[in-house]
Amino acid sequence: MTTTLSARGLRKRYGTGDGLVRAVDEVDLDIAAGETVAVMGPSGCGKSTLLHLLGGLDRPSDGEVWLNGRRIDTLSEKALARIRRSEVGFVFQSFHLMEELTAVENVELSSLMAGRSPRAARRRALELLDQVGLADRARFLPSALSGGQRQRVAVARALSNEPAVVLADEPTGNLDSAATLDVLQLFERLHTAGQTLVIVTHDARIAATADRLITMRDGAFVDETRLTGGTSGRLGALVGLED
Ligand SMILES: Nc1ncnc2c1ncn2[C@@H]1O[C@H](COP(=O)(O)OP(=O)(O)OP(=O)(O)O)[C@@H](O)[C@H]1O
Repeated sequence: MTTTLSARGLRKRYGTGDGLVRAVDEVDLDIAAGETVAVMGPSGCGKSTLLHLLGGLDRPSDGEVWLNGRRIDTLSEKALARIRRSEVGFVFQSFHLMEELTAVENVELSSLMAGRSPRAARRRALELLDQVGLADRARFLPSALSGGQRQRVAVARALSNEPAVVLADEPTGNLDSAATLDVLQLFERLHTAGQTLVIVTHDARIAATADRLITMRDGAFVDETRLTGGTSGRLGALVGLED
């Protein structure tokens, strides 16, 4: 088994004294290549903070983060930015698309920044938009797309540099249930294709796509459950776990 992403003794603290918040508290984690891990837990338990630490968007107060065998939390800002661009794909609840750029321009941007030629970046972006079912919306601005379509553009963008891991922070949090199903199917397809995924979610249907469910409380892992039996069987096992 190849390990893609690891954390050792990971902690993130904010404030001091009475105002001290242990947002992530002594977390150890190993995510295998091709594994999908869902992280659930009540609001404020540290899910987003954990995701930011794992993706090098933020640095821990203590502990280590390893991506593809390389320790990343101690890298320079410049080296970390390169890792974020080329080895990690982020999907956020609020999409974070550039509103003045079309769908295809949003998807190709990180490929261009990673040094691909404009022609290769465009070809790859169009392929990815096709894969997420948006070939006919490539030249639309985000404002002309539905929430579900915007999130599919964001997923295509996250995949543009063939990242070692995709980190998704409540990817369906802003979507109605039809759009949630679209994104759910997209994550299932990514999972089947062997993409390593970490998904923070409040939605048991999304968590049911995972191989493993981690439950957090007060910055720590309080439960880890391996899910088996296909998405519908997993969903049965998860009923009642939504918070
Ligand atoms: N920049 C910050 N400064 C101070 N405290 C912070 C900061 N960022 C997060 N926190 C605190 O850390 C804790 C964990 O926050 P985090 O956003 O990771 O929780 P979460 O589980 O993702 O919540 P939600 O489900 O509501 O998004 C919270 O108590 C939050 O108030």
